[in-house]
Amino acid sequence: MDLAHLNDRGLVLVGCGRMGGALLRGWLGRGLAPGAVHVIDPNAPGWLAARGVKTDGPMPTDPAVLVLAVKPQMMGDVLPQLVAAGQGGTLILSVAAGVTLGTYQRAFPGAAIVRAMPNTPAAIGQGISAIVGNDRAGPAEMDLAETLMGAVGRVVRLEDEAQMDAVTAVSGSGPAYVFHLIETLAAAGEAEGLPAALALDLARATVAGAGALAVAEDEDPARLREAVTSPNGTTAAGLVHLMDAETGLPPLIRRTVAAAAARGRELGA
Ligand SMILES: NC(=O)C1=CN([C@@H]2O[C@H](COP(=O)(O)OP(=O)(O)OC[C@H]3O[C@@H](n4cnc5c(N)ncnc54)[C@H](O)[C@@H]3O)[C@@H](O)[C@H]2O)C=CC1
Ligand SMILES: O=C(O)[C@@H]1CCC=N1
Repeated sequence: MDLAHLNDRGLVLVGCGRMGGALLRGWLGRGLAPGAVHVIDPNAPGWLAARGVKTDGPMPTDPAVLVLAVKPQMMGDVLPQLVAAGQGGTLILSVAAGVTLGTYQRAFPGAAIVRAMPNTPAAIGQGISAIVGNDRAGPAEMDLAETLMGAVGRVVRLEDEAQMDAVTAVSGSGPAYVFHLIETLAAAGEAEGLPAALALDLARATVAGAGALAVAEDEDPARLREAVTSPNGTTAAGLVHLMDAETGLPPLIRRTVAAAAARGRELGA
């Protein structure tokens, strides 16, 4: 959906790093005028000014949306400086891990607030974001948040904010786990005698192809795994190790996701 309807009141983006930048590129591609965007970031990237995005001058006091995309640890410093922009009918939209709706409500009493958890495939329009709002975020505000996050990929809505730390641990952090799978698969190929560049090429293309197949087939991934696995063949020999209930991927991923979710809860405390 087009975002040109935001151009009158405009959008303020606080933090234009990897995630804020990916979102902004998506929004500009959906009709948000560069001149309607005000970015607050001490390290604002050079492309903003080149595109006509405002990076200095007075901040709009009544923007349509105030987007928070700084690190969670920065939020305590940043929020008090933004209170003036979060009055009236401004939608507060945060992508920060951990920081709760309650924290934002204390900074912006009475405001509609939506937490979103995107992931870095947003940079190529293939992210997935989960969103959850406070009780002031009605259907119009949730739809606007969904439209904004939908500019960089799919959007799912959560029933309960308590799910957000698990979402963060699965899909927010998840791309890092997948990139590490590529790294380790390539390293294992090298250990079996392949040249490094070939091993990396094979690992990267395999993860990309398998991911695309998992989406295209829309089938239980266990069936897709079984389709690779010939009885007494090579895959079966490998999966004995990968699927070991004590030493394989299941307990490792369980620990990984649990630790990430626990860190999300710590950041929000
Ligand atoms: N990178 C990721 O995979 C994901 C990140 N997030 C969330 O997005 C938020 C931003 O993360 P990244 O973009 O990865 O970090 P980043 O470090 O790339 O970007 C943060 C930006 O904030 C700016 N900044 C620092 N202090 C500031 C201040 N006082 N006022 C305004 N801007 C300030 C920095 O200059 C930087 O450009 C975090 O809260 C993170 O939890 C959410 C989902 C995924
Ligand atoms: O590592 C982090 O805290 C952020 C949130 C999800 C992905 N990156």
